[in-house]
Amino acid sequence: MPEDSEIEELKAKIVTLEDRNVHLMQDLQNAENEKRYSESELFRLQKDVARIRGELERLKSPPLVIGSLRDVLPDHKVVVKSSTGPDFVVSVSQYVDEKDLIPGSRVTLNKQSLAVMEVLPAPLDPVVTGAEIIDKPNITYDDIGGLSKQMLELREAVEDPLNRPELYKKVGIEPPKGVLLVGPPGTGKTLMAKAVANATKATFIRLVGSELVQKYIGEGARLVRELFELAKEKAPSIVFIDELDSVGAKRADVATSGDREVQRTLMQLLSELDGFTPTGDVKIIGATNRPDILDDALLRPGRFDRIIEVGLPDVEGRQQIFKIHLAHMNVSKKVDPKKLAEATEGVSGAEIKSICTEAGMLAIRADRDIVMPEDFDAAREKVLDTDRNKVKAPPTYLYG
Ligand SMILES: Nc1ncnc2c1ncn2[C@@H]1O[C@H](COP(=O)(O)OP(=O)(O)OP(=O)(O)O)[C@@H](O)[C@H]1O
Repeated sequence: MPEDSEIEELKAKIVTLEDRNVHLMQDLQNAENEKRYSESELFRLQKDVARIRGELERLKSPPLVIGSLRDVLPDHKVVVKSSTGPDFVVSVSQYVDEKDLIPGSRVTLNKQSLAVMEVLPAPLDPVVTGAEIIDKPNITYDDIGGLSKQMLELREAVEDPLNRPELYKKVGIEPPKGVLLVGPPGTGKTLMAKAVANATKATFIRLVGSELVQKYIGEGARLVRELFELAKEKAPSIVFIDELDSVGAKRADVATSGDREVQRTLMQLLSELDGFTPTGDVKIIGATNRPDILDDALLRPGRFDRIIEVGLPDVEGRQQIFKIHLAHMNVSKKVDPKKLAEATEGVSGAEIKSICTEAGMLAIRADRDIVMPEDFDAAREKVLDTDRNKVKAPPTYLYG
């Protein structure tokens, strides 16, 4: 039988060993955690190395040749034509999706093997992408009411350099490069640009600033470049940029990717403007109703350096605009353009056109084929009511 003291000693040893065991278990746990951390760190670093190697490879890789895809053959083979050489049958990189291989698409080719490395996005076709392109608009100066001073200025700046360049040559000055039409919506800015294109037998190309940056996200700059190329091809031409403020607003700190997109489009536009000679046969007309927010870079000499203000028509202007639109209508002799003009203070040309159309609709609704003065009264109320609460004749009860 062991003695009591021996038993006590053994018990104490057991306690010490158990204690040690707990510590060792803890150490083991820590070591395992550390191992796991090191493994994940290793994995991360390996990924970094692979990424950097890939980047290095890409930077060292020879330039790719651009070609066009002629035909798709079985076994991941295609017929391509490099931009300079003859047709080749080549392989396609495994990273290229077979369904992207459409004959006619642009592709990049490895310089040595001419293997297809990627399929490039199709170049934008401005006709398809929505720019308005008219070979020779049918709007003439007679279709514009009022604005005679503004038309004179526009003709001097755009028509004379195109139709009579010798005038500028003789005097020894350069015509303005870009003209900016400034004024509220619907006052005839587009109409003026179209009429000048008609008078100069020029192709009219219209881009809308907001569409460039909102509809063709990521493609604005490319679209600008392609449309200007088209303008050169189809010269003489007039490039009309509506809502210029959408691409040309003052540059704040460029924060969002949307801002950067606008910025890229603006930079492209500026470089296109700089690339033109003022005596050339491509003319640029911009339009905006927010000149106050335009970036100064756009207004520098050699860019939009001639500003023409196109305000709301005065009473005479309105009378002329009414006459222009009434000329196409079957109206009663009692309809007096002068009276209509007097009753439409503060109204734009576009609103006058709407009033005329609305009056015609009212006549049709009343089963008449002649438009009466009362149709115009009702049409005026309706158009002004829907447009905004503008210049409606004051309600009589206020004075009653
Ligand atoms: N001075 C005007 N003479 C005759 N019609 C006009 C006149 N101004 C506007 N209109 C009529 O209004 C329509 C719209 O005008 P237009 O598109 O030229 O305006 P805008 O100033 O370019 O407007 P926005 O700034 O909204 O583009 C024209 O097609 C025309 O029918």
